[in-house]
Amino acid sequence: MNITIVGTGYVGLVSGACIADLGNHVVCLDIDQSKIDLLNAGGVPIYETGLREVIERNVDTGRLVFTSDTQQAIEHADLIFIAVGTPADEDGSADLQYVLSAARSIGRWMKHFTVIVEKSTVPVGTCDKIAEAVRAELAVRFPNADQAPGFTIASNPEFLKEGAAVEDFSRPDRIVVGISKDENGQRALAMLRQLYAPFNRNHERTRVMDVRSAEFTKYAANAMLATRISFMNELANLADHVGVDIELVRQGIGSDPRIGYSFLYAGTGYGGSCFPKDVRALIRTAEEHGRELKILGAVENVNRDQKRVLVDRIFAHFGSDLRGRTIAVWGLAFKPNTDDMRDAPSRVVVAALLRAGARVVAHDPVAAEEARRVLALDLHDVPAALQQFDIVGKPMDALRGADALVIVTEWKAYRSPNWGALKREMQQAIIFDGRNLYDPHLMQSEGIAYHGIGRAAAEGSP
Ligand SMILES: NC(=O)c1ccc[n+]([C@@H]2O[C@H](COP(=O)([O-])OP(=O)(O)OC[C@H]3O[C@@H](n4cnc5c(N)ncnc54)[C@H](O)[C@@H]3O)[C@@H](O)[C@H]2O)c1
Ligand SMILES: O=c1ccn([C@@H]2O[C@H](COP(=O)(O)OP(=O)(O)O[C@H]3O[C@H](CO)[C@@H](O)[C@H](O)[C@H]3O)[C@@H](O)[C@H]2O)c(=O)[nH]1
Repeated sequence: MNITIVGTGYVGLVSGACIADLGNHVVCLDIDQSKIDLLNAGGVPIYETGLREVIERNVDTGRLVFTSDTQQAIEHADLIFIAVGTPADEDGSADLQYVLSAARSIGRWMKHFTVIVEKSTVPVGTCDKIAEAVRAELAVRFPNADQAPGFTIASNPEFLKEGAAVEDFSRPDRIVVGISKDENGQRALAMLRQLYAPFNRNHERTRVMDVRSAEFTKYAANAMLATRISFMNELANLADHVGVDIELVRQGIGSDPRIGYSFLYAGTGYGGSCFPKDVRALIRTAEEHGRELKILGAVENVNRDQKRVLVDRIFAHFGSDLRGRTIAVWGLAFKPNTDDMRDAPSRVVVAALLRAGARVVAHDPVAAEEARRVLALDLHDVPAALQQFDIVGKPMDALRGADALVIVTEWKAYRSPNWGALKREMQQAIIFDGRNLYDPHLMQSEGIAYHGIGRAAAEGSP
């Protein structure tokens, strides 16, 4: 099939590469010329496990090309996926400017019947707005509407996780397709079924529904996962006061198949490009309809406070004036196996430590460059603080002379450090563990003061 993906970011690039890998001819379109140049020079703009290999083998066969030529990209395709960003607007609603601009481009250049597949996460009703935008452009080109090429819009939200994006896209647990019941809709459904057939060999994973329900399903999924995390974080904070180890509680409830083990890890709060903005956008959708989503309001508030929990503990230990202190930070990306710093909890933690006068020496396996960029923006009002911020190439190098180690992202490289070396490097062996990476009993036997999230009952003091 001839396919164009509009937007070559985390979703667009992964989708494009994986769809080409199924044997289709894919054009990845982006308005960011530097991104396209980098891809055409053999580079990969994001860090994502296994992505480079998929891109390389499909570029080599000529099935995957990258361009900023909108006309060429739109004319190429029978199926056009929209995978541009939908960041939060000032009021929390999803900013649809990129989606609607992509829609207008499609209307401006499409030549024959086209299926427009909306993959970006968008509020209920957006596919109708896309249709209006396409129709408006077609009306300019074809004053006689009968001569305009036909089109239909399918909602096909994406559920991949960063860090496991290639795997998630290639082995989806469900493929949600929202489609209209009319003839064009059914034609589009047949094309999407053909496209995704390789993913359905073992059993049918496609859930077909109406467009609005599909749009909503994406928000419901992210809101549910975010709720589980905030729920556990709230319980973890209580656990510290009542002598309970939240990790034992997680295992105790997770064994109930109605609950399950996933997404119950207490920590420094959820971040990334999706949960924060999608929870906010759903709250906003409700407000626009005169409704209040009380649970999600609480989910968001708990998460905002949770990002401060490590900082509050550090202040409780050292006082809120950290001048003269050196704090090591392991992990800056919002989660392991990605270089994405969007809404990363580390931004709150590092900025607060620097504002309190600390010297911060951080390590991250892949996000260092991006972290430097975003923290410079976050701390634009106190540029002097940035002079106290270093990012080093090895985890152990961050510990030299440190008064404390703070763990914000649970990269594998931090799982089992050499404890002897850690104690030798640090001024004081104190760990504030925002991801509950270590066994508090082991920390006790190693003589390391340890503060996890909701693990006070297991912590003791060395
Ligand atoms: N990142 C994820 O893990 C993930 C997972 C599932 C769904 N989503 C959703 O998918 C969408 C895309 O997210 P992302 O993280 O890939 O975004 P991103 O910011 O990484 O990439 C978006 C790309 O679209 C390009 N773009 C913007 N307007 C364009 C236009 N008119 N024509 C061509 N290109 C254009 C931008 O230059 C950018 O490269 C969002 O709605 C997001 O909520 C993201
Ligand atoms: O038990 C947990 C699980 C996750 N997190 C945090 O939650 C955030 C999001 O993690 P994750 O969901 O793994 O990453 P994303 O790449 O943001 O993926 C989410 O957002 C995507 C974009 O919408 C969806 O496609 C995915 O299905 C959904 O998992 C991260 O900060 C994690 O540290 C926790 O704190 N505790």
